[in-house]
Amino acid sequence: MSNNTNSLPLYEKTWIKHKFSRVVDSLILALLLLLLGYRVFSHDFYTFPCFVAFLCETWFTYTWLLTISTKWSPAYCTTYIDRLLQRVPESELPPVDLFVTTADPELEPPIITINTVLSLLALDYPANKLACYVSDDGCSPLTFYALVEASNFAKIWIPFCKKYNVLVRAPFRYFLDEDVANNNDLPEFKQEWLRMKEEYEHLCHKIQNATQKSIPLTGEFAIFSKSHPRNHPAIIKVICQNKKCLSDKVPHIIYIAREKRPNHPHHYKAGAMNVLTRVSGLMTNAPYILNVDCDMYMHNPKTVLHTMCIFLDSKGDKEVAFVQCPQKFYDGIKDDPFGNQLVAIFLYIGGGIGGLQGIFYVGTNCLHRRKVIYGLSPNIDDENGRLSQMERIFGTSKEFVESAAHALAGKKIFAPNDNHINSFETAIEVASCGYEYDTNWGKEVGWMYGSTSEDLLTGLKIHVRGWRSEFCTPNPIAFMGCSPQDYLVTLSQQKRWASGLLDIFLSKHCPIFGTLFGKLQFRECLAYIWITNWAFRSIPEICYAVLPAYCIITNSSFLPKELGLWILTTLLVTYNISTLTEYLLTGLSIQTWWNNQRMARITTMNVWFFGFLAILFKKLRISDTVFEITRKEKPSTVIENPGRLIFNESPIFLPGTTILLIQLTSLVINWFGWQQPPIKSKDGSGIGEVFCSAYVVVCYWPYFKGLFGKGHYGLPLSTICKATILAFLFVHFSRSSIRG
Ligand SMILES: O=c1ccn([C@@H]2O[C@H](COP(=O)(O)OP(=O)(O)O[C@H]3O[C@H](CO)[C@@H](O)[C@H](O)[C@H]3O)[C@@H](O)[C@H]2O)c(=O)[nH]1
Ligand SMILES: [Mn+2]
Repeated sequence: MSNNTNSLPLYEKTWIKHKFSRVVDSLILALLLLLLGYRVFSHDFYTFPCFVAFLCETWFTYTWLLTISTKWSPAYCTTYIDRLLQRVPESELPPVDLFVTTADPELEPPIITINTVLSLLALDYPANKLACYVSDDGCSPLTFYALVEASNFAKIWIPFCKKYNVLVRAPFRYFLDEDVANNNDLPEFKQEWLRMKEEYEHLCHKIQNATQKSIPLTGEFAIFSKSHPRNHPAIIKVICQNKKCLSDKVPHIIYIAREKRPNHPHHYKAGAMNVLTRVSGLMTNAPYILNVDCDMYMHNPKTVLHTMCIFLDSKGDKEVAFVQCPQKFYDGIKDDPFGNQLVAIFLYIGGGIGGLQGIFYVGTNCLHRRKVIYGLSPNIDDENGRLSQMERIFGTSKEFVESAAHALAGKKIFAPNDNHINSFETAIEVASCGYEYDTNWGKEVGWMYGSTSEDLLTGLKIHVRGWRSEFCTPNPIAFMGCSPQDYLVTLSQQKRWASGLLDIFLSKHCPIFGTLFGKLQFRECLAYIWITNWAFRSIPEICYAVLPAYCIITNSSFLPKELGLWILTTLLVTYNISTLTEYLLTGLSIQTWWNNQRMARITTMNVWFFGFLAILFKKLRISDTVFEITRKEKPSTVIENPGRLIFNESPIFLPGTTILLIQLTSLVINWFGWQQPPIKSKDGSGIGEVFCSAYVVVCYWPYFKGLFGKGHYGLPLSTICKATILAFLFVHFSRSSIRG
C-alpha cells in the first residue's frame, strides 16, 4: 500500500482542449486576414483613411495572433496534499521564508499589513519551518509598533485558527462574518470566538490610537527618532523568535527597514526584495521563499502545502523554478465598473500561459526556489566554477557568500539557531545601500532592476535560463487582495504596468532575444510579447477611434465596401459573442462584460498611451519612471458612489475627452449636413461611419457624464477647454487636408 502511494505523482497537470473557443478564435483570425486581403485588393486601398485603417487592422491581427497563441492550450494543476503528507514526514518539510513588503504607512495602513502577516503566520505548516520577514520602506515606527502588537496577538490567534480549523486567517476578514459564531455547535467555540474578536478589536484600537497620537520614540523606538524615511541607517529587529524551535508556536518575525540615503537609487520594490533575500539568507536561509504584497492575505491556509506538491514532485524538482498562485479581490465593486478585477484575464490568459513554459511571475503570491533567485540554471546542482567568483556576484559579506553557497548546493544544512537569527552586524551590512555596488544584484541575481514591472522581468530572466513555472490553483482560492477602490488609483497602477512592461520590451531583456540567445520557448516568447506590448496598443486604437469622425468631417470613408463590410461586421459580432461567452461561462454578468469591454478601450487609449509616453520620455532622457504606490483603502471606508469614474486635473484625461469631443462634433456635423461634397461621388461617409462614431461615444459614456458632472465626478474645466482646442484643431486640419 505505502509503496503504491509512493509511486503516485504529487501533482498532475491537465491540458484542456476548448474546442469551441479554438474554433471561434481561429474564425476571428481568418476573418481578420480576409479583411486585410480584401483591403489590399480593393480600389480605394490608397485613400488616406483606408490606408490608416489597414495599418491599424494589421496591428489588431498581430495582437490577435499573440492572443490566441497564448490562450490556445490552457493547463491546470491538481495537487495532492494527502500523498505529500504520507510521503514526507512533517519534520522533513522544507523551511519557507515569508516576505512581506510595505512602503508607506499612509497609503498602506499598518492594519492591512499586519493582517497579511497574521494570515501567513497562521499557515498550516510547522511553525518552526517558517520565518516572516517584513520590509518597511517607509521606515515607520507605526508599522513596527503594529507588528510588535500583532505578534502578541498571534500567540492566541494561531492556536485558535489551528484548533478550529479556521479558513480565513486574516482577522479583519474573518470577523466580518458574524454567522461563523452562531453556526458552530461547539459550546466553547462561541466563547473563544468572542474573546478573540475582543482581542482583535483591542489590537485595532491600540494601532488606531498610535496612529493619532504618534508613538513616543524611546526605548525600542529610539532608533526611529533619528530617521527620515529617505535618509536613515538600516534597522533590523527580531520581533519574535521561536527560540525552542517548536512546531506549534509563533514563527520568527523580523522587521527590516533597509538603509536609505539621498542620491542612492533604492530600486523600489525590487531593491526591498533583494535586501529581504540577503538578510533572510543570513538568518534562516530557507530553500523556498514566499512573497506577498502587504495588500494580500493568505485565504487558503494549505496553500504552501499545495505548492510543495509541485516543488517536491520528482518531475518538478529539477525544472520548476517558481509556483505562482492566483488571487481574487475582495470588496470588488458590483459588475467591475473599472475593469480592475481581472477575473477573466487570470483564467483564460493565466491558464493559457500555464500550458506553455509556465505562468508569468506577477510579483506577489508566489513561491520561489532560493537557488534560482541566486542565478542557478536548471539541471545544474553546484556550479563550482562560480564559487570562485562568488564575492563579485554576491558582495563582500563572507557570511552571506557562505550561506549562498549552501543554498546553491541545495544542502539541507540548517537548523536555524539563535546565532544565525542574532547575526545583526552582518545583517545590517547586507541591508546597507552601498552593499550592491559592483555586484550582480539586480542584474543576474535577485529581483531585477530597471523596470517598474520588476516582477515580470524577474520571471522572464528565469524562463530565459530554461526553467519552467507552474500555476497552482487550489480550492478555495489561495490569496485574496484589495483592488483599487477608485478610478484614479486604477489609473496610476495601469500606467505603471504598461510603462514598466514596454520598458522590458525595449531593453536588452526583450523576450525576442530570450528566444534567440536563451532558452525561452517560442510560444512563451509570444506570450511575453503579448503582455509587454500593451502600451503600443494605444496608438492604433486612438487612430482607429478617430477615423470615423475624420471620415464624417471630410465626407470620406474608411469602411470596406460590399463583401468587405460583411467581413468586418461578422468579425465584430463574432468577437463580441466569443468574449461574452467567456464571461458568462465564468459566471460573470453581462454588465461586467460590457464594463470590461468599455474600460479596456478607455484604458488602452488613455492610460496605456501615457505609459507609452513615459517610456518615450525615459528613452529621450527627459524623465525617469517611478514606482507610484497604490493607495489601499482602510477596511471600513465607504465611498458614496463607488462605480462612477472620478476625474482630476491630470493630463491623463485629455486624450479621452478630446476623442469624445471629436466624435460629438462629427455627429453634429453629420446631423446638420455640414459636410463637404465627397471627392468621388460614391465614396462619401455613410451610416457605417456614423454608427462607429456613435459606438465610440457609448464607450466613452463615463467621460460624457464627466462633462456635466459636479465635484470630482466632473471633468475639470481646464481639461474641457484644452480638449476643445485640440478637437477644434483636429476638425480644422481634417478639413484643410482634403482641400489641400
Ligand atoms: O518602493 C517601494 C514600492 C513598493 N513596494 C511594495 O510593493 C508592493 C506592490 O505595490 P502596490 O502599490 O500594491 O502595487 P500593485 O500595482 O498593486 O502591485 C502589482 O504590480 C507590481 C509591479 O508594478 C508588483 O510588484 C506587485 O507585486 C503587483 O501586485 C507593495 O507591497 C509595496 O509595499 C516597496 O516595498 N517599495
Ligand atoms: Mn497591490
